[in-house]
Amino acid sequence: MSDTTPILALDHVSKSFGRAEARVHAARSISFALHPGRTLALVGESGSGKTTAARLIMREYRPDEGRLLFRGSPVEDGPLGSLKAYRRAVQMVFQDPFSSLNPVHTVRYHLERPLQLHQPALKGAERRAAIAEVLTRVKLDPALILPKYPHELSGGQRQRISIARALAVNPEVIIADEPTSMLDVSVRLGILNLLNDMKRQLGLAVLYITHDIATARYVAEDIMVMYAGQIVEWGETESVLGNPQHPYTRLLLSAVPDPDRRLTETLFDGELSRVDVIRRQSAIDQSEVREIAANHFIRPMPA
Ligand SMILES: Nc1ncnc2c1ncn2[C@@H]1O[C@H](COP(=O)(O)OP(=O)(O)OP(=O)(O)O)[C@@H](O)[C@H]1O
Repeated sequence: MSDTTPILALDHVSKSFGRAEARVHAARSISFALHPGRTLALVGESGSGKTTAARLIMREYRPDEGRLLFRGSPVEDGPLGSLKAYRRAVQMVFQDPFSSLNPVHTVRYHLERPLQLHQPALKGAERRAAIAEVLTRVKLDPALILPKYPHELSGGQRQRISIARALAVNPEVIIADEPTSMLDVSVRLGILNLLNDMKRQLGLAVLYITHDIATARYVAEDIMVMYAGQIVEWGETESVLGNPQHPYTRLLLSAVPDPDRRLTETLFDGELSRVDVIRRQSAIDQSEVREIAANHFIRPMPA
């Protein structure tokens, strides 16, 4: 793991939904930290609590227990201005680029809006220059793309716009929740490469949420495995995947037919379609998973 100061950290955060017997513990005392210039992959099967973790970070949910720390200080405790700074610094890229863009607005509107909100001092010409720069970063031609509506774009272009929108306000942290799972296999690698470039060029801290160990390995220096609301294993990606300690991690890896195959091969022959991922997960014997989780210790997280 990195020894730089974390930008953002969850400190023993818990969140549950429902009451009594219907209570679901979506996050149980989870702790992790995001560092500049590094991607942390959060991997787990459907329902393990990954999106809940993202929503806690985006402050859509308040933790029942635990703290969200931004540059070492609790987010809730700061003055209003620091909350505004947090909202600018932490941006999200969603799974479905179509529903995250408003169909009645052009690309220009989608990129101008966050700048008007977060950088109101920018004059018209400066704003236009900032938008052109961010579109160039995501490898789209500003003149061609700005007047278009979401339905006039391909899935890959829409996801590039979502990334450009997140980048427009100069964020420090990107939360990417399954950003390629709804895209055609032929454009997934381009989006993953873009995330990698942004991380390196802009020193972003990235939380990459996925079902899929192969893409996690491609983008993330560090990995955490989540099961039933708990983080059961974490560490540097190569060491965790090369020598998984927790039985649940081993089970997840065993559900990938050949984890050593090159990512580009699996992406381009369509092996990583969402349907396949779900089929592989359902091939894991859930009663075995539950027994393993009940009978094995949960690895402690770093302080
Ligand atoms: N708003 C909510 N109200 C009630 N239960 C919820 C809510 N959000 C999540 N849950 C429950 O919490 C658990 C974790 O859900 P979460 O969406 O975080 O999982 P996930 O790992 O992101 O799954 P997926 O990959 O399918 O999106 C699930 O059992 C889910 O049903």
